[in-house]
Amino acid sequence: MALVEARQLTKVFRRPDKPPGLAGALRHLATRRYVEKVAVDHVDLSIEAGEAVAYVGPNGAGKSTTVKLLSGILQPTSGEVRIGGLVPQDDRMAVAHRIGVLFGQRTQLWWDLPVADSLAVLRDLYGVDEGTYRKRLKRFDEVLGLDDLMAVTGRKLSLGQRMRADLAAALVHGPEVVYLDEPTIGLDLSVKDRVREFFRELRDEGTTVMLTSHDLADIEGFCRRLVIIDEGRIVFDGDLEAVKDEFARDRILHVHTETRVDPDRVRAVLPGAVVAAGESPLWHSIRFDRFAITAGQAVAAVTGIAAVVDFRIDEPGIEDVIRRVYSGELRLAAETDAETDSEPDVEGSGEPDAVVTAP
Ligand SMILES: Nc1ncnc2c1ncn2[C@@H]1O[C@H](COP(=O)(O)OP(=O)(O)OP(=O)(O)O)[C@@H](O)[C@H]1O
Repeated sequence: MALVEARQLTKVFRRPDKPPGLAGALRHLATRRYVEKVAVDHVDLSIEAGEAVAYVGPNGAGKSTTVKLLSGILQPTSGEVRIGGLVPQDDRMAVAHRIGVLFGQRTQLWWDLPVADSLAVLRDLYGVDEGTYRKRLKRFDEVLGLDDLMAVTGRKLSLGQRMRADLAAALVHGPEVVYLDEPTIGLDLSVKDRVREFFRELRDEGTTVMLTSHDLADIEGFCRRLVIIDEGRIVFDGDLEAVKDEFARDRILHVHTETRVDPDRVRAVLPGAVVAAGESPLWHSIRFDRFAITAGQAVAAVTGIAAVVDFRIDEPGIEDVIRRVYSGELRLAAETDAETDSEPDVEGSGEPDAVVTAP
């Protein structure tokens, strides 16, 4: 069994449908109407020990709600979660020792206590021995510059300082599973780099990490697996590099030549490339499939036609793929099949095959 297991996990929020104003409030008292929001919709998710998983989706997709369900903060409407075989909603204390949660938008530090006291309370709550605690604090200080913050009360921390202290609070008990929900929001670039390095160390030590972020730089180079949620449903679950290879194949060479270049001559030597005018008559942009044409071949092709003054190459990014999934341009193969094919998939193993297709 995987370390983190969600089966058909569903959360429906119900909120009062109150017309505005006093009259509306009175009418609501009489009629009591509610609107329902399915925030997480029959999510199946298995995370093996030691995996680093990126969990991304547009605003309101259901990411934070999933994290709250997986950590036992919220009760599911239906479906279930197991962490190491335990149900977090039922075995709160046992599971709390095994997981760490960081919400970038919310603090778990005590507002009126200095950071040192907040961390000490957590140390005692989790029963961390003094030697281990000191070692962890030293490490947090090395990566997060924690010492400077220890005497500052929660309410006086800037956003970036608060995030660093909150990270320490989430990890003080050495959890084996860590959920990081927007962990670099509001951090300046140098702190972001340090925090990302820290995450890589955690992963390399075997900690299981689920990372939610709108900043895809948090994800690239850190998570091998990408899960995309949209409107509460998982629309993609697979290997991040494989997605890039499949759907972010193009590179663009922007090239500045000494004399004008006839685009047809470039097309003739680079079959399949798309040649367009650049920012000035002496600049061209050449889009090519990086698996069919190497960057060297593309540059050499232009050099054979005119002297090259300058060039740069734009690499494909996961941003572009994710943007296309969000916009509906790319969809899960399984979804497409379901719409066009009513036959059950008799051979299907039930495992997501990590395929996205253009509709
Ligand atoms: N306590 C709540 N009561 C009612 N609706 C809620 C509650 N919490 C979340 N929702 C709704 O559930 C949906 C999913 O919210 P959630 O916070 O999980 O999204 P998210 O993917 O984390 O979004 P973001 O990227 O903006 O943080 C949203 O429509 C949100 O308004």
